[in-house]
Amino acid sequence: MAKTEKSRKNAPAKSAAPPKPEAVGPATPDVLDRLFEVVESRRGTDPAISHSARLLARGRRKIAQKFGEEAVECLIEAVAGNRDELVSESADVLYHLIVMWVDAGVKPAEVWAELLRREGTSGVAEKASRPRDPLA
Ligand SMILES: N=c1c2ncn([C@@H]3O[C@H](COP(=O)(O)OP(=O)(O)OP(=O)(O)O)[C@@H](O)[C@H]3O)c2ncn1[C@@H]1O[C@H](COP(=O)(O)O)[C@@H](O)[C@H]1O
Repeated sequence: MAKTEKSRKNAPAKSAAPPKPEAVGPATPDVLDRLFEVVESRRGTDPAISHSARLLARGRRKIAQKFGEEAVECLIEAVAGNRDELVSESADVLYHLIVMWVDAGVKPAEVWAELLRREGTSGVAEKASRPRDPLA
């Protein structure tokens, strides 16, 4: 969401009936699991009252486009040194990544398992361990 637009925390409440209050827990990685559950629960619901439903209904290409847009907005804020905006855009990127997971049928636990598998292995060592491409 570009800096010129209101950040989500200032976004006006949706005009339709307020969504049911989601469980609010501690701001830990669990927040991503909870967010996934909420976004997944929005699939097929009324796009007029759920942004996730609207995005999922618009399909994979649009979901990917929005993820890309948010990622670019994130890097723009990082390069500009706008720390607060980077925090906000990072949340947008994570939200749109989770919408992409829901669309693709990826579960958060699969991503957490991959990150755990990588723990303790330096990126330098990982890259050096790849089989050499004889044609490279
Ligand atoms: N974390 C978010 C979140 N981050 C960003 N956004 C929305 O993403 C939209 C980004 O605005 P853009 O104009 O870039 O996107 P757009 O409207 O698709 O733009 P166009 O291309 O259509 O012009 C805004 O409406 C933001 O409010 C989010 N919407 C929802 N969530 C979470 O998802 C939950 C479910 O939301 P609903 O599906 O709306 O009930 C919420 O409780 C939140 O926890």
